[in-house]
Amino acid sequence: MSIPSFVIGIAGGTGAGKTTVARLVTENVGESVTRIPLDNYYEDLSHLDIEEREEVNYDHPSAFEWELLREHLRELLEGRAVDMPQYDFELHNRKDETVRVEPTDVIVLEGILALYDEAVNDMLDLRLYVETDADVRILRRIQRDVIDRGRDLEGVIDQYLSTVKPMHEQFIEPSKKHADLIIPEGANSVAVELLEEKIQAEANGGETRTWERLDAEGDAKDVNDVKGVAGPGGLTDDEN
Ligand SMILES: Nc1ncnc2c1ncn2[C@@H]1O[C@H](COP(=O)(O)OP(=O)(O)O)[C@@H](O)[C@H]1O
Ligand SMILES: O=c1ccn([C@@H]2O[C@H](COP(=O)(O)O)[C@@H](O)[C@H]2O)c(=O)[nH]1
Repeated sequence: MSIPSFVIGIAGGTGAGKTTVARLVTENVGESVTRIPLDNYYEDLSHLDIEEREEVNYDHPSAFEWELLREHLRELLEGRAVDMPQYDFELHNRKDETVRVEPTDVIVLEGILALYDEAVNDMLDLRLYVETDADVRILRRIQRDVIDRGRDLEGVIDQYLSTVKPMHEQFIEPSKKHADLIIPEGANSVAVELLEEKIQAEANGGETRTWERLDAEGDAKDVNDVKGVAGPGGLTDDEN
């Protein structure tokens, strides 16, 4: 068991390539990385029947149980294991079982609103936003939802126009302003290689450097010492 030293958030629209990036940057790191899909923190909707659950807006921040996510991140950061909920996309609900997650050197939180919540953002050492054109994303989503998530084409299109697209514009896209780095086109090989190197270094004990995150005025915010990566304008290295 270890105290996590580097927490990464990967946000972006549906189909942008978040899961792919999270998988690629961590697949060679072995057991020192824990991946936390934000989808596992959708609210428990067991009190609704399936028809009612089909009508829920799953792209609005209120669909997520933020307090549980914050608590789990805090627990992991303090070196304690958590029981992470699991999600069933076909039933639109939490599964009965949970998965025991042990704290590891590196934690990767990945999901449409991974950069939305202020308290969560404060726990992230590196914030990434995966940016892919909307037409590419909807094509990927149609393919995935029909093949893997048991949906029909008409349902996917209706949901996209009624909630997915407007919520993307209202909440997900604006969360990009919290990102340290923006990754174009999902599994962008240059970005993936750079991130993989960084994560491997962190997982292997990494060189400790102290970074300060700047606030909007350019003043250093009061943050804990973290092991960091330089992003555009967002971080300063006070060793320099
Ligand atoms: N750069 C890329 N080029 C081609 N296909 C990609 C790329 N990045 C992701 N994909 C594919 O797009 C689909 C959606 O990617 P995924 O990572 O699941 O997106 P998200 O987690 O953001 O919803 C997957 O089938 C994945 O293989
Ligand atoms: O029950 C559910 C829960 C979520 N969704 C959709 O999933 C995506 C988020 O997952 P990505 O892997 O990032 O695409 C979100 O846009 C929700 O609309 C769902 O359809 N049903």
